[in-house]
Amino acid sequence: MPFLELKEVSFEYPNGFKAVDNVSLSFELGEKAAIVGQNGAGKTTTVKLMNGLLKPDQGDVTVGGLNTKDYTTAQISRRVGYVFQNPDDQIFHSNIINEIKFGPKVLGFTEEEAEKWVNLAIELTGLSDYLEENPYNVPLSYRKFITIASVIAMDTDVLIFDEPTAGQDLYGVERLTHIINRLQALGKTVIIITHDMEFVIRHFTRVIVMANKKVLADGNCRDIFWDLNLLDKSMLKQPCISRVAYEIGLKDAKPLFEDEVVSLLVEESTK
Ligand SMILES: Nc1ncnc2c1ncn2[C@@H]1O[C@H](COP(=O)(O)OP(=O)(O)OP(=O)(O)O)[C@@H](O)[C@H]1O
Repeated sequence: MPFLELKEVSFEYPNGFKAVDNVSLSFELGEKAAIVGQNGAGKTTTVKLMNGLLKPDQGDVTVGGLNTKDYTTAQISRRVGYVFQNPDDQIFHSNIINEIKFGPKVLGFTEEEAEKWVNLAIELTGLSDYLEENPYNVPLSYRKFITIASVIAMDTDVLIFDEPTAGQDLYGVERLTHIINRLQALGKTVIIITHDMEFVIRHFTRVIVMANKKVLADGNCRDIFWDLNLLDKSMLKQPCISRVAYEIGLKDAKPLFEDEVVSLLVEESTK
């Protein structure tokens, strides 16, 4: 049985708008996946269903064997942590350290456990020099790391990051990559929602494509970014280098990176 499972899940907002229609997905512990798709495809609604912030109207969501319908959002969020797209929707303390310590405190961690996870969260997010600052005195890109740290400190089995690379410079993106890989190495499941296809291609193998409230594809990055029909339907772009490869007839190897195209060209020239 997968650790996190959505089985034929549908959800309608109170105004009657259906945002998720018959979605089935499953995730094992220790895997990472990226959810991509156009604005309004239903990505954020889907992940809010995963951590119990929303409950399905149809179908079931189970986390570690618990059906989210039978538990409170607080109970489910002990297992699935969600980092909001906009950090300002999440932060409510007047200094950074209290924001990070809040989760373990509410969850009733022992002092030792709390210290372990808070310290790891600070180390991974690089916030040690700013702990006494008011979160609103640091730039938005740092505030995103504050919200990531708050969720890391809760030691959940699953961590979901909504648009984590938005507003980050190269250094921030590298830090984020390190965080995701470290969390995965700790046996956690990491799911991101992103519009940053370069980031997906470089760091994820499993990609889930959503469009118009549904999952259109769930598979290998290389296959997905070479399925032109799927990309068209979901209004996603093929990476620039793949488009060049396509135009010059190097599509069979499905290249996604510059060095792959260079190798293919060298191979061609020596034939
Ligand atoms: N509280 C709400 N009430 C009514 N409709 C909503 C609500 N929240 C979201 N929606 C609608 O549900 C649809 C799916 O929204 P959702 O945020 O899940 O999409 P998304 O794929 O995450 O988009 P984005 O990439 O823009 O964040 C959108 O059309 C949105 O306007």
